[in-house]
Amino acid sequence: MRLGVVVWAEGVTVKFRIAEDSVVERGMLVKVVDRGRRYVLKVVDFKPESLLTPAEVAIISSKADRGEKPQLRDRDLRLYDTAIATIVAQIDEDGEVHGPSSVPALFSPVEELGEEDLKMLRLHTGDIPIGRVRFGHSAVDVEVALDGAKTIPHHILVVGGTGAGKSNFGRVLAASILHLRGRYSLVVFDCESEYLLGSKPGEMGLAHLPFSEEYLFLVSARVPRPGRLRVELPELGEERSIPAYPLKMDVSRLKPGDFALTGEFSSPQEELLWLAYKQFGEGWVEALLSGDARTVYSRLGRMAGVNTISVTKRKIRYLTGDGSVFCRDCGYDLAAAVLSMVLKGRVVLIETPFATEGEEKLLATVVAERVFRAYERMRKELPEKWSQLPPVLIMVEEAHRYLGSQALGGKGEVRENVFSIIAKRGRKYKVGGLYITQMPSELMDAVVRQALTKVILSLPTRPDYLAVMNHSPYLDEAEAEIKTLDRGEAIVVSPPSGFRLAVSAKIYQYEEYALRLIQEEKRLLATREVSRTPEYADA
Ligand SMILES: Nc1ncnc2c1ncn2[C@@H]1O[C@H](COP(=O)(O)OP(=O)(O)OP(=O)(O)O)[C@@H](O)[C@H]1O
Repeated sequence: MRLGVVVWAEGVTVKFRIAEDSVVERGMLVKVVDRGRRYVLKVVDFKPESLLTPAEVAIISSKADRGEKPQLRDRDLRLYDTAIATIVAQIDEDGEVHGPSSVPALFSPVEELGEEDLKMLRLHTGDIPIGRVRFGHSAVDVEVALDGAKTIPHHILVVGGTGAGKSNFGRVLAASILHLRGRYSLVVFDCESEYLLGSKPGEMGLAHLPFSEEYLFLVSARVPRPGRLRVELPELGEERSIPAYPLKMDVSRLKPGDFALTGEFSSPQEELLWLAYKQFGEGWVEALLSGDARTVYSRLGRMAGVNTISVTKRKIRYLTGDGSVFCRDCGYDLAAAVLSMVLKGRVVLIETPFATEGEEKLLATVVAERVFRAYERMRKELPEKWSQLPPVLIMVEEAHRYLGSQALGGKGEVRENVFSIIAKRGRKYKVGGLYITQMPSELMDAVVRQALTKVILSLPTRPDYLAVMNHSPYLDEAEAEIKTLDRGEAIVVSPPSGFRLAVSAKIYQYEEYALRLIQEEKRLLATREVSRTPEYADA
């Protein structure tokens, strides 16, 4: 369908006159065919063109204000709407897609982009579906899918204000990864307990997906010992049995590095941790916590200051909490259990609804550290084996708490933590971060830059979306669109997935997506059953 005609083209910007009765929306992709080339344009803004005099505007608007129908001679010559669009791709006659190297001629017709044209942009060819292409506020029937192998090591940043759809996105991504049955691993820290079964009755979670019995691994206080958790799913009239491990980690399994990589400790405090470890061995945390600072001071042979000891004790107590997660003599090591599952390509869900902020921080650090170190060591020592490992994505919610300049030591000494290390070096080892935040302006610039895939959900605050726009390709003209995003709508930038434009997407609504996957899996199982019946098996 014809939408208009090009009236100006300069650089990568094209202005076109919108045809009478056509509906053109911001974010919409359109095409211009000229001399055998197809130009794909993304509409970024609108501008009325008017040759009316100020006096005419005053007279006509006054009449319109009184409810009279304005009469305007030669209207279509003197007043019309134009759309401003950016050329996002050029498709040559042989079907090759590349960045624009020319502009369409003036007065070329602008047309709707068909599904076939849209497919040539290869937004659907990745293996991790997240939603559909969106024109304005309506989704079209072309999927947006990330390329996991290339995207995961280059980190993913998800930004959005309250209620924009961050958790929904997280669940959709987790479901897509689960559905790939072992191709990638994902570690999710779920402090709201909303991933397993949804956050309220009627919602769905990862447990609803049939493959969860094999590919999901739950770490939760819901189970007292390693085994399986039976969950009832009234929405489906089914039940599942999910592999599970208790939310428990024996403090004797913790090393000084686990604490140091929380970024909470100064250099003298970190030295004290190592000193205590050397002196007391496995019981070092206990030894530091029990007894007052003066007693520890003499037990350590006066090798650390009393003040340093008291502050360090306070920080360790804050991180280890009351013992319900970091227990004494319980023998559990959830970090080792998580690592063994990550190496097998599982989605690991760690539920921490009752953990304190300190416990959450230490837990996330210990798990991320074990995974990162294992991948790093394997690449250095057993590169063959490393190349077989699934790329792993570690989700960090409230990422500004770990990767904000404040968290990393403010303006003074930069105190690295495990997540800043993964942000800088994870790519080499196939360890990526999935950073989710409402406040990207608080993140270190390097983190925003290094996350090559960005999912921008509705984000009302200007400093926040400018922080993302300033460090991403294809977003120069996106401000107007970001301001109009509704819940669940996103702009996706992912050069590792081969996207050459900022893609306007509607993220799948989790329950709808889960039902689709459940149906697909049922069909798959049915086909397998059929092929197992004797007459087919013999064939
Ligand atoms: N893609 C989507 N399609 C339809 N509805 C959605 C979509 N994403 C989110 N929603 C709905 O919007 C509401 C808020 O979503 P969600 O909890 O994911 O937002 P959030 O950004 O994580 O919020 P908060 O910042 O409060 O944690 C939910 O009711 C959810 O069902």
